[in-house]
Amino acid sequence: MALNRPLMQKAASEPSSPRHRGAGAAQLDGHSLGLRRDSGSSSGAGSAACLPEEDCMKLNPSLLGIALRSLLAIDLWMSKRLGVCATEESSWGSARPIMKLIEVSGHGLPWIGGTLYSLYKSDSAAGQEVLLNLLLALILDLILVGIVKSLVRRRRPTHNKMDMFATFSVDRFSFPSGHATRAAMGGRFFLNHLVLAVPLRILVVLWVFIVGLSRVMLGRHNVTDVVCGFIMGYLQYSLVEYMWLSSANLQRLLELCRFK
Ligand SMILES: CC(C)=CCC/C(C)=C/COP(=O)(O)O
Repeated sequence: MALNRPLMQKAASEPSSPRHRGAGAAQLDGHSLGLRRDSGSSSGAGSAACLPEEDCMKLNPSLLGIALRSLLAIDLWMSKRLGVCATEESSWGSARPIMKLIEVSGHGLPWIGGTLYSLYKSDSAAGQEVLLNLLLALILDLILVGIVKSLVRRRRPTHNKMDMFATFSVDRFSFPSGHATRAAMGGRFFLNHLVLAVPLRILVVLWVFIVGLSRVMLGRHNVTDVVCGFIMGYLQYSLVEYMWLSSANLQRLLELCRFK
């Protein structure tokens, strides 16, 4: 809101011109109704009277805009307060090694490495089918997160110490959290494809949430990066289920690869 003040003063300093007064009123109505700024202005005077688009937008923030700005402010405030392990000097700095261990548990390398190793060791067709689909899911996750990060380009919190191991260049951006997408997708994958006793199922769900929380506590992410990461990972699993490759199809795919 503070940013808008000079613009408001600018508008207030030009009230003598009916051109500007008229345009301002038209903008208020047009913007709040979601209309284009020049819609309905058949005369040249109408369009010439408009303030530059950016000025108009800032003068008349929509309700949605205000709500988003407030959410963002709450997000930044909460993330800063929860970033208690961001450095060794932070209030919970001594818990940083544990948080970093949790970080490793959700990193792409151990997940992909572990899946490849299990695939190599597996001797049942059913096991190989599940593991190959998990591998494809993990690759899909890296691609989708990379695309969204490079589109949104949200910077990591200022209190983050960038000491993560094995990152891609897009990982300088924070939205969404790749650990959160992987944890949510991997968690759903395990719950659906492994026969686990109830305590272990609870442990999987707990691990997903702890990975997400650790991202904020380490100062790597804002809360919204993690929440949206969870949602994205959850949906990614549905996509994986939808595109599930049966062992017969995988066999055909492997044969195709062999012919090439
Ligand atoms: C090198 C490989 C295979 C994966 C990179 C995994 C990684 C470092 C993701 C970033 O996660 P956040 O977005 O949660 O910080």
